Amino acid sequence: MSAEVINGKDLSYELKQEMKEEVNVLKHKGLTPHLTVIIVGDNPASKSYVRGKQKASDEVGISSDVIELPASTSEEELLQIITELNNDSTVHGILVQLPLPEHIREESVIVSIDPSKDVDGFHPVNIGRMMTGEDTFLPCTPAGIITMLKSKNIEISGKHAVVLGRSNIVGKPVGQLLLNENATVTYCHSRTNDLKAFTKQADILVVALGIPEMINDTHLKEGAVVIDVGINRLDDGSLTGDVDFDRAKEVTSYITPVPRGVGPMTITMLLKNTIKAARGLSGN
Ligand SMILES: NC(=O)C1=CN([C@@H]2O[C@H](COP(=O)(O)OP(=O)(O)OC[C@H]3O[C@@H](n4cnc5c(N)ncnc54)[C@H](OP(=O)(O)O)[C@@H]3O)[C@@H](O)[C@H]2O)C=CC1
Ligand SMILES: Nc1nc(=O)c2c([nH]1)NC[C@@H]1CN(c3ccc(C(=O)N[C@@H](CCC(=O)O)C(=O)O)cc3)C=[N+]21
Repeated sequence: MSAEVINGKDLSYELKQEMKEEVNVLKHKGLTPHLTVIIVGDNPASKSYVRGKQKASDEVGISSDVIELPASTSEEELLQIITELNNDSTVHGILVQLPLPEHIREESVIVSIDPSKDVDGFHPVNIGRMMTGEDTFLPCTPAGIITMLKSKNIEISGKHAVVLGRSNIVGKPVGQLLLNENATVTYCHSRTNDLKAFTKQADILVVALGIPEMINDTHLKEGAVVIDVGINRLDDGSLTGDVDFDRAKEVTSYITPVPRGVGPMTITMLLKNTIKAARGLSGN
């Protein structure tokens, strides 16, 4: 089988063209969507992602700013800044780049963000809404994955979707969104016995482990759809996914590459959420 590659960069480009027009309409009404990103400490990967988010915002006409805080910032100081942004009506979306330094509790920061400005979709209120299938900010990486599947008219309903990984930002919510689309969902994680017994059954396999090229053709059923979420920086500076692309593509029907796969879609969904936040959750 020769696989069709789902290029997230190309799909992002198309979606950004549409969003640019939506933003223009809002601007004519006197409303410029604004995203504020907070970054604590100087993790080079985080800085590079934040630059990517700013560049993409610029491309569609969303205004953005970045608040850079030293790694020594206390949790209290960070919460104070978030409170100010919650109260600032010119700020529509707030994103706190993860991971945070160890002395700051991620959960306290996430719950402090006004759910109506939570463009990451990480606030428990928005997670609850996602679970019940209400309209809300969907977490960006999972929403990007569903958008990629739909862009190729890949059937989700009735399919067996196997998710490798159960983090709060990727694994758990992508399984929930696949369930909302009527897939039968299995989660695997580090305590799963006999991983291959599950991956072999997958019609749709989402891999979010953080282990370079752990999954290959021997894990897959012929014709499977493989979504590689992993972003692993190798010693030579190159990026690779959690899937051995060259081997896997010999058996898959569709596969996403790394780079230019899920990563760009994550950013594009953030832009979508920011426009939604500017309009107000109920939409107008
Ligand atoms: N493309 C994008 O936009 C994004 C990419 N990423 C990338 O996706 C990957 C996953 O990210 P994230 O979810 O945050 O990572 P986490 O480290 O939070 O979660 C990894 C998951 O993989 C599971 N796992 C680890 N080792 C094994 C194993 N040997 N067998 C089975 N399961 C295992 C863990 O299980 P357990 O729960 O038991 O520990 C955990 O659930 C990373 O490479 C990250 O960089 C992340 C966010 C966005
Ligand atoms: N609050 C928060 N929200 C996030 O959404 C968030 C986060 N914290 N912390 C880190 C992860 C990771 N993440 C990525 C975004 C874009 C690419 C991306 O664009 N990747 C490009 C390559 C970029 C490069 O070359 O470095 C690609 O795959 O083609 C990757 C990863 C968002 N995350």
